[in-house]
Amino acid sequence: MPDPAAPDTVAPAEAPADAHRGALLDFDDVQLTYPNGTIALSGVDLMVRRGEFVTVVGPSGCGKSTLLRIASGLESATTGIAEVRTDHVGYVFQDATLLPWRSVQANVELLAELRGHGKAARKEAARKAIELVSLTGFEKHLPRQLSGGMRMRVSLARSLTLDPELFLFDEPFGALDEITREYLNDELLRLFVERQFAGLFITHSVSEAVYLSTKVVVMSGRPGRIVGTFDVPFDMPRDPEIRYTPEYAALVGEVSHALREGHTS
Ligand SMILES: Nc1ncnc2c1ncn2[C@@H]1O[C@H](COP(=O)(O)OP(=O)(O)OP(=O)(O)O)[C@@H](O)[C@H]1O
Repeated sequence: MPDPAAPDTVAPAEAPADAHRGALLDFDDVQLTYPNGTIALSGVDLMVRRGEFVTVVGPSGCGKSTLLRIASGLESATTGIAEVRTDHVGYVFQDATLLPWRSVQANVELLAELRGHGKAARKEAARKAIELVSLTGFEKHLPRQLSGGMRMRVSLARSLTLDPELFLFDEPFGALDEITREYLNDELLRLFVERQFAGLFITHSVSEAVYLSTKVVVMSGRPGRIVGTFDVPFDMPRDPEIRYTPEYAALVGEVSHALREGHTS
């Protein structure tokens, strides 16, 4: 029987097991050394849950792509634990990597085709994905007949056919002009709000990071380690006008400051 006179015990805010609950990507003290001796990452702890959109910013060569390569299974951590708790992983890279001889429809069907999905099922999945990225009507076009932004939307649609629970983005909009990039940021946010996947996004743009994310992670120069984590308090779906508010500018300033500090430390 508890002693009513005893002081209340203070429960820890979050028990360790709970802290990791729902994480689709869970990195614990991850370090990666390439075979030539380059230490790309050091002591990285990172978690992404369903419904979280985490963006990583950091100086060139700090190991951001390496982080995604581990998440996608292309590399293994040298030490530490890198867990991905879903088989439904989508990737979008800076280059749309479309097959030039295939139509939009055939490019979007490619991943489902490689997975052995039946013709009717992949046609329907492609139709839905093409609609989601607003490319209905362009199904018969070849990649060379599309703009850079449209090609990137085809690449997004191709990943969407597998209904990813964890979505990895390696600077997908880095090569696009500002207006197209902002437009695609809004498209991506719309998808995120609708699908509630776990997102891990890499960019060099602090403003893009703050606009897209529920959390921004700042990495130091190589070997990359996490030097700052910022929760983004703005509501989803995000109002594009938010970019012009003092709160947004203040957060962009804080993240930029951490980036500069991490670069020089
Ligand atoms: N296969 C490899 N073998 C050896 N070193 C590599 C390999 N891939 C990357 N590196 C090195 O590891 C470090 C991290 O590379 P990574 O591509 O992850 O950085 P990044 O932050 O994505 O760079 P950027 O922002 O310029 O794209 C760099 O110094 C890079 O030269």
